[in-house]
Amino acid sequence: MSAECPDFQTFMEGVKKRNPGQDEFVQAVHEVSRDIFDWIQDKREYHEAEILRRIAEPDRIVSFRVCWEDDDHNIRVERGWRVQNNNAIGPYKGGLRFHPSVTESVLKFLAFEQTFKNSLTGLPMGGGKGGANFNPKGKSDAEVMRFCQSFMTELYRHIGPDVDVPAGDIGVGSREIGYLFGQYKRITNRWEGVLTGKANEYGGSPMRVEATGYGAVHFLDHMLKRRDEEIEGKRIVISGSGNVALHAAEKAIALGGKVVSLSDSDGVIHVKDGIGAEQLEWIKQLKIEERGRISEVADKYDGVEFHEDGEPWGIDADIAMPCATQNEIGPDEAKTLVDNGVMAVVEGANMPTTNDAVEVLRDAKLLFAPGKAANAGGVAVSGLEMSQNAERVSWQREKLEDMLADLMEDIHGKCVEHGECSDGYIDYAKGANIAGFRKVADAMLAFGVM
Ligand SMILES: NC(=O)C1=CN([C@@H]2O[C@H](COP(=O)(O)OP(=O)(O)OC[C@H]3O[C@@H](n4cnc5c(N)ncnc54)[C@H](OP(=O)(O)O)[C@@H]3O)[C@@H](O)[C@H]2O)C=CC1
Ligand SMILES: O=C(O)CCC(=O)C(=O)O
Repeated sequence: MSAECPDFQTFMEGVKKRNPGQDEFVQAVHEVSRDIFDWIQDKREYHEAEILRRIAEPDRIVSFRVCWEDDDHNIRVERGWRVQNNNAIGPYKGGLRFHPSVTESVLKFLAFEQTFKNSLTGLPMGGGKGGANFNPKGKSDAEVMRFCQSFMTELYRHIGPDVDVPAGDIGVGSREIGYLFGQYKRITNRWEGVLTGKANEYGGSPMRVEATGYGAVHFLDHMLKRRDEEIEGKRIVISGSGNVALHAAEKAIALGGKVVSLSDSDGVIHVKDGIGAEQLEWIKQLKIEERGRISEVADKYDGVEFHEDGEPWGIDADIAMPCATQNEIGPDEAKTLVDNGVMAVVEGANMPTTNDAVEVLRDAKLLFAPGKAANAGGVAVSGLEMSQNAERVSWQREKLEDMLADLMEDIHGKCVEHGECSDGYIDYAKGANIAGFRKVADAMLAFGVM
């Protein structure tokens, strides 16, 4: 029995020592643990069972070679991974990321975060994440297909509808999920709900595409309503122009918000009067179907400025929604947001705000919605896709839209319950960490030491 409760610094030194060079993973563990440490001070059972230390050690990591042939018949070699972090409350669940910046550290941080996020949804899903350092950008459909088939030829033996259910993330959309699912089906000769984010024609769920972005805006709506505010008329800066960013923009515009920016890795567009609904449709076509660049919006429309290599955080706004990737907002960007009078930061992406930047926002008492709560709508609808596949049914869009809205309200409520401070400020990050941790930890206690 290790009844001695180490202090937070000692715990983090151990995490750093065991994970050398894995900065993103250490950052994510730090963010969760600082809240959990305070909360479990008087909860001896969690210390004795070393629960936090165990959740911060993935159940397993599979790493594998992925070979594929490009259109010029060159053999390419990439590295793929699946990180199965924790399956205490359900099969491992979480997306696949294809991006040159993918490393084991990035996937470990994402799988760790996913464990708490999935717990917050209230659905029976454990946490996992995977991907490869493959860059789909600029590749032909045939090249992407060959890569996906090669990737699944190894991954298939580690996943299954009751084992581990991957989905999309950066660089993995419906095209990639189609190739991956087709290869799984071919190898195993089984049609089963082993991936989510499938197209509606072959077992996908209505609303999955929209769920992450829409869900984040639902969360924002609840935060604002607690302060007698509303989305209508608010200027919103959004980063990214992928699945999450575009659907967050769509929902925000539908609720009367004024979305004044979108971005990609080339730069940012600034639309002073706000992006119109029709304009957004054109942008969705450009980004999702044609795989174009955000700069092309400025070529097409008057009143749209493009700033190469720019970021949206200096643009005048009431609300900021980072929806691209991790560590987009550091302390300087956070100070800019505070100085500009931004009232809320809602993370559509995973860990887009550094720990130091979160401190700046907390100190200024801004509303801050952490990704594990605000972007949980995506994985929640994935959970509903798993249920539909298991039952061999397909639910109507309206039903799923209502279920998503209810799930986001519930997640918001859990954050408030565990995050309310003595002065009335809601520390949503703390609330999400405690609520997400508790369910996983109690399940682990029930299983004994393993
Ligand atoms: N899809 C989902 O359902 C969910 C996604 N998330 C998170 O949301 C975020 C966005 O994911 P999603 O929209 O699906 O991904 P997409 O691949 O659809 O879009 C990603 C967007 O972010 C930009 N981007 C990616 N990496 C970088 C980078 N290093 N620097 C600058 N811009 C970058 C891309 O620009 P470019 O095209 O130039 O690379 C693109 O505009 C990620 O953090 C993801 O983990 C969270 C929950 C669920
Ligand atoms: O839908 C899923 O399973 C994955 C979603 C995801 O990757 C995420 O929530 O970050």
